[in-house]
Amino acid sequence: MSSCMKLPQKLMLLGSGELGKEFVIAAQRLGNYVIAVDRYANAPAMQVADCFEVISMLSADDLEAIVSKHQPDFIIPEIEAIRTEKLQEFESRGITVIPTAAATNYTMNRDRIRELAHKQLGIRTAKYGYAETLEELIAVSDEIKFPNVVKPVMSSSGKGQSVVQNSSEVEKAWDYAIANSRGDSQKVIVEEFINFEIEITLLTIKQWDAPTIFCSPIGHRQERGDYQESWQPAIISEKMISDAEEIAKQVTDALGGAGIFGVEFFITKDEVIFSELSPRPHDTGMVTLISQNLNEFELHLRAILNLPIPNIEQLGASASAVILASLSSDNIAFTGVADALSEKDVDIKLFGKPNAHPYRRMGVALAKGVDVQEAREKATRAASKIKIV
Ligand SMILES: Nc1ncnc2c1ncn2[C@@H]1O[C@H](COP(=O)(O)OP(=O)(O)OP(=O)(O)O)[C@@H](O)[C@H]1O
Ligand SMILES: NCC(=O)N[C@@H]1O[C@H](COP(=O)([O-])[O-])[C@@H](O)[C@H]1O
Ligand SMILES: [Mg+2]
Repeated sequence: MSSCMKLPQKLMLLGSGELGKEFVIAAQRLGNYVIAVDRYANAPAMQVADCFEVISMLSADDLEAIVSKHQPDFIIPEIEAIRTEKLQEFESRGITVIPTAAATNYTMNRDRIRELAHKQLGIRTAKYGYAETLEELIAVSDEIKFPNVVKPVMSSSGKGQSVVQNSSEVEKAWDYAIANSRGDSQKVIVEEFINFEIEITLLTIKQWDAPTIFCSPIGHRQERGDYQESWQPAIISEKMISDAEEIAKQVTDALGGAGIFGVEFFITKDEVIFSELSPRPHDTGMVTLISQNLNEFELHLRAILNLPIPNIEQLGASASAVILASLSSDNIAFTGVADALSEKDVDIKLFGKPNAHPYRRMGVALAKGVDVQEAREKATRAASKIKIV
């Protein structure tokens, strides 16, 4: 990748949610041209992009049509559920796919990245197995033992995921996983339940012509497999940080290319266990909108465009807390924003999603505090003041 690339570049973003929206804002600030793509109109990133397309990103024909029309310099996936084989074809035609087409293929399904990390690279993960029928799930659950976690191999934000306590719950977990699987896969992964002390995201920036660099680890808390709050810095030992960095470097080197990765780990009393990674900004990394001199979206952009990242400065104890919908509606208004913003060092981002359904993430509250505890309390308090009406 040339270090004297001209700007603007033409960027096609596949997936236009809240993470894409912040990425578009970062890209626009350096004057780039962005085509935002998603399965529905008026998605968050479309609202700030130069133009948009509504297609099925799992359709090779739909992808071909928009790529031929716009001729982007870069294709930047924002979600997993994309026809990644087609991305490989675009890459062979000279379009840069971020981080690489092969990486998007590895990370689209949980089984591929797990095989890469565990079998190929020998990295410690939770014990796991796969099933493609209920009968197989019953058998593999007995091997993994209980409690375990069942997830569709293609899903994100905890969709279709359940913690299974005993054999009587296996069938329910199968039905739930299959009903909530994205794309065309009918396969689930069963993982040993890890009783971790904390889980972290290590934002890892892989650059074209410069060494891989890391952000300070982000701690997070999840419910129903979906993130509720995150904070930075996560308090873990220097040894654990360097172990996690080493693993993140190993996996991202195997995937190649450039961009930011959100590498997820479970931290137990004495172990760092690799869970999964996003080859793109991470939802828990939204805390960097307040906690760093360069947020994860700006870092992704700089890495993609081969722009220098001279320093990443952590600005002190910070936190994020999600604002979730509680009802279904396509006529959305928020109350409590003024109240939430009345506290010092608090910020609110509302994503502008055109409709709501229970647990859909509609916004995020951000806060700084004297310590992580205070930052978390402030972010959670601010988020709780916002009501969707
Ligand atoms: N094996 C496990 N043991 C204990 N907890 C787990 C396990 N697997 C998942 N979880 C919990 O569920 C959360 C979501 O799991 P995971 O990251 O695999 O799903 P996801 O759908 O990819 O989420 P996202 O897309 O938001 O990263 C984890 O962050 C963790 O809190
Ligand atoms: N954990 C992955 C993640 O947070 N992805 C973010 O959520 C959006 C989908 O939201 P939606 O389901 O509300 O449309 C995605 O487009 C991305 O921004
Ligand atoms: Mg995850």
